[in-house]
Amino acid sequence: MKKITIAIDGFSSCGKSTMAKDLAREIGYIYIDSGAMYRAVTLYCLRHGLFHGDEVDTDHLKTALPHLNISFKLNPETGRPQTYLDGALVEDDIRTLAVSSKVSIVAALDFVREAMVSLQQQMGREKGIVMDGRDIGTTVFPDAELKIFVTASPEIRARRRYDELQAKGEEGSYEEILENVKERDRIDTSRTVSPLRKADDAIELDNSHMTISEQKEWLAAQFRKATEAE
Ligand SMILES: Nc1ncnc2c1ncn2[C@@H]1O[C@H](COP(=O)(O)OP(=O)(O)O)[C@@H](O)[C@H]1O
Ligand SMILES: Nc1ccn([C@@H]2O[C@H](COP(=O)(O)OP(=O)(O)O)[C@@H](O)[C@H]2O)c(=O)n1
Repeated sequence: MKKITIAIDGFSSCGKSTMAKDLAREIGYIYIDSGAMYRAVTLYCLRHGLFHGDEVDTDHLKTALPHLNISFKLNPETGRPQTYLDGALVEDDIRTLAVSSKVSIVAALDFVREAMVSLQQQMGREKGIVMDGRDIGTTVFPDAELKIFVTASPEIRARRRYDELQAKGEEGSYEEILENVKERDRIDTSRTVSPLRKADDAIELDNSHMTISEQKEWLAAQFRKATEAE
């Protein structure tokens, strides 16, 4: 069967990567978490003291960015992809609230977006890819055959992320996480370069009241429809 490109965009913490990963594994496609790439750049900035409040030392970052090596490798035990920064596993380090609270600032920088989008397009040039993020259907793969835009209420999203961080033993109150979810949505939708928005041809899914397995079924059905149409 001819392989297609699948773009899954939407607001923070609504379940995009959960559904994207499951689908990719089931249909044998590559899964790329584009948010992990912006998170890895943010981790680099934090580790190298490039933040002054909410300002980033862009001169330093511009020089460093071409030399940063962001890659994904499958965890042999779980079969799930994990993020590496300059050869070191950073999957847990990029998911902390410290990174979440700065990532949207870094992701709004035009030169950072340019570099990440170019890497993402290279990763998807053979098709057979599921990528999730904010601008995949609008900027990275505007010709994707299947585009999904996911939403859920901020309170529900914050609850999901809170439960996830608690299970990992991470810091962070529900209120802090809700604040972060809302603030990232605000920055992501209002930035100048590739703001978060639904592509005109994307199918919208509000999964506020859906279980993980219901949304998985829903996405599998959308995939069947899209490939039948090919
Ligand atoms: N429909 C759902 N119901 C409840 N929890 C969900 C649902 N979808 C995803 N989750 C959980 O919510 C959290 C955020 O999901 P994730 O896929 O990381 O979101 P995103 O990629 O949109 O940021 C995860 O802990 C995930 O297990
Ligand atoms: N394609 C993308 C993906 C993420 N991002 C940025 O990276 C941040 C983290 O993305 P993410 O997908 O890991 O966010 P979560 O919703 O998983 O918390 C987002 O809040 C955006 O600021 C982006 O700008 N463009």
